Amino acid sequence: MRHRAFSDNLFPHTMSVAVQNASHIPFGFPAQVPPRFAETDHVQRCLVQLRSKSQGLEKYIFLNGLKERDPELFYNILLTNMMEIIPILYTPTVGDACTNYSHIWRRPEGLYISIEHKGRIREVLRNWPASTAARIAVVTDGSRILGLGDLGANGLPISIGKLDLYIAGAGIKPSSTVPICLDVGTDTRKYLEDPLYIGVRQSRPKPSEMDAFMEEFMSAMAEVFPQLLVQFEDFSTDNAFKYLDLFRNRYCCFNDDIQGTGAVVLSGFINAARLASAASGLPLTEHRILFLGAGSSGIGVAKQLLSFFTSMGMTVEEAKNRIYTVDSKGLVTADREGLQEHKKFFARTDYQGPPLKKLADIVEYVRPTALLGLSTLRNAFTEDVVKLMASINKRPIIFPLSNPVSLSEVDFEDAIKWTDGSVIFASGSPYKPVEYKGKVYEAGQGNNMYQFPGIGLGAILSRAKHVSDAMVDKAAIALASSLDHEERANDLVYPRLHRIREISGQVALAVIRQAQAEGLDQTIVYRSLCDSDLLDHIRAKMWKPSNVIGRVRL
Ligand SMILES: NC(=O)C1=CN([C@@H]2O[C@H](COP(=O)(O)OP(=O)(O)OC[C@H]3O[C@@H](n4cnc5c(N)ncnc54)[C@H](OP(=O)(O)O)[C@@H]3O)[C@@H](O)[C@H]2O)C=CC1
Ligand SMILES: CC(=O)C(=O)O
Ligand SMILES: [Mg+2]
Repeated sequence: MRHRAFSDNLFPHTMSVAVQNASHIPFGFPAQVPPRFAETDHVQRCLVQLRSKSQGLEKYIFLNGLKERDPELFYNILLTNMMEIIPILYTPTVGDACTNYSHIWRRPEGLYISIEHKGRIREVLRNWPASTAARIAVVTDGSRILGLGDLGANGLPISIGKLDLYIAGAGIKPSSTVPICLDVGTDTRKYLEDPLYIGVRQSRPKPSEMDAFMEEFMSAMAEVFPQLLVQFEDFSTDNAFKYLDLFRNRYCCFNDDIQGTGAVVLSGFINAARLASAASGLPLTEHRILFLGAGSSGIGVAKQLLSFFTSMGMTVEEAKNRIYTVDSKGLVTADREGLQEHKKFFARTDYQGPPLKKLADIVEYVRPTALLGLSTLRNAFTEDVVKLMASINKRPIIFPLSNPVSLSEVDFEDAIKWTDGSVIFASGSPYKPVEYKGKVYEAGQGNNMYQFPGIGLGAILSRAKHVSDAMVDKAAIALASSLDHEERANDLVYPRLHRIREISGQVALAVIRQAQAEGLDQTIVYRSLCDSDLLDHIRAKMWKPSNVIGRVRL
């Protein structure tokens, strides 16, 4: 009965078996590959097919089909062509896949837990095959997908994309990943009115109903998936903070937008500050950091910076004093009426004038050394703002971190031009290199994809009971320290993407060591290993697709 009722939730995105699609072949007749197929390069063929598509969304659909037909070939191609493929499976193209998901949907590829399942969530989860193998779930409720707003049940591709990065970037075994979208409704009228919309056709529940749903969901997850780490992804601000606080000490979980982003931006900031200091002599602790955006990611990053500054010997007050936040109403000040809870800690108490609303005026007042954008506001870092930053700083740190690229606060080429090449730049979504006055500049990608795979791998291997703040702190420091000689010589603030597995290994090592220091680890045997042996062990644990060159699955 249970299986009949929920059988359409059963298909994991990574476990589809490649089956011959023999519409012209009589049933039961063994399909044949063409005679000389084995002499040709099938990987190359797939890449040619991929590259023949002009639109990102077509490429996404093609890769999705390839994953269904032959997962090993898909992951092989992903691992060997990360720079080309990650921007399709992840930001920016995954944003298009999400906004259009109801229209491009082809097959079940994740788990939908609907508000209509309330009271029987356990039963739905139990339908997932091999639940004891599950190690990592990325869970979204679709309420704030990238900077694209409330996409409801269309949010599933973000969970799938993040898990593909776990697989490619940290060697997590595909069969141990669980992409989940909580289908609790949407407040986006366009979707509610779309006849093809795949989610429940209702507005989002009131907070008390959502809280009860989340309680049941998390308790069912812990029961059905006894060894699972849960990554909360793209929940709207209030719920992102609320559910992290509510569950972090009860289950093994973390919030990627708050903690993963906090860690990745801290790491990039440490390396950027080193470059800025080489030009100006400014000590790390003298920076003034201005955030455009005071939501889950903005405040998450601010907290991570505060934690770092205090670890450098500053008091909490001194550290807080280096940080300024700006929201849609302007500079966030403590005297503002009705200020949301998550904004209070960093609200300024030292500004007494009339409300400061224009970013240029705020930059003039704060004179920041670093300007970070987590606002979803396209082109918010205007020419006058960027030029002002360059007039204040020899090497201004400017990180437009909003995703996808269509929401970036400033394009790379403009930032280079307006600062005459002095900018230290990292963006949430990738930018191509820019040539300016005969020199080629490379953009860093300040995206939590550099952290969550390693944090997850470390937590999974150590069988951590919880993900502590200190584990996230250590992950950020490990990433900051991971630049190699060539990357440093080229003034990069993040390592190159093709090294992501190596980086994730180092991040995982740092996470495991911190879990051990706090007694949160449950893989006691790791304690006796020295760092290099543990790193070798971590690398050996990474899943790799088999070599599929010249082979086809039937
Ligand atoms: N690079 C990375 O790794 C990551 C990037 N992000 C990106 O960051 C962006 C924000 O995410 P998140 O923090 O979760 O979103 P939120 O919705 O929680 O926060 C957005 C913030 O931006 C502010 N804002 C919106 N419009 C304006 C405006 N016109 N002027 C000034 N401030 C404005 C909002 O103000 P108010 O509070 O007044 O509404 C809010 O404080 C997204 O694009 C997301 O993709 C997120 C996580 C990771
Ligand atoms: C990168 C990411 O997590 C976001 O933009 O929400
Ligand atoms: Mg996110």
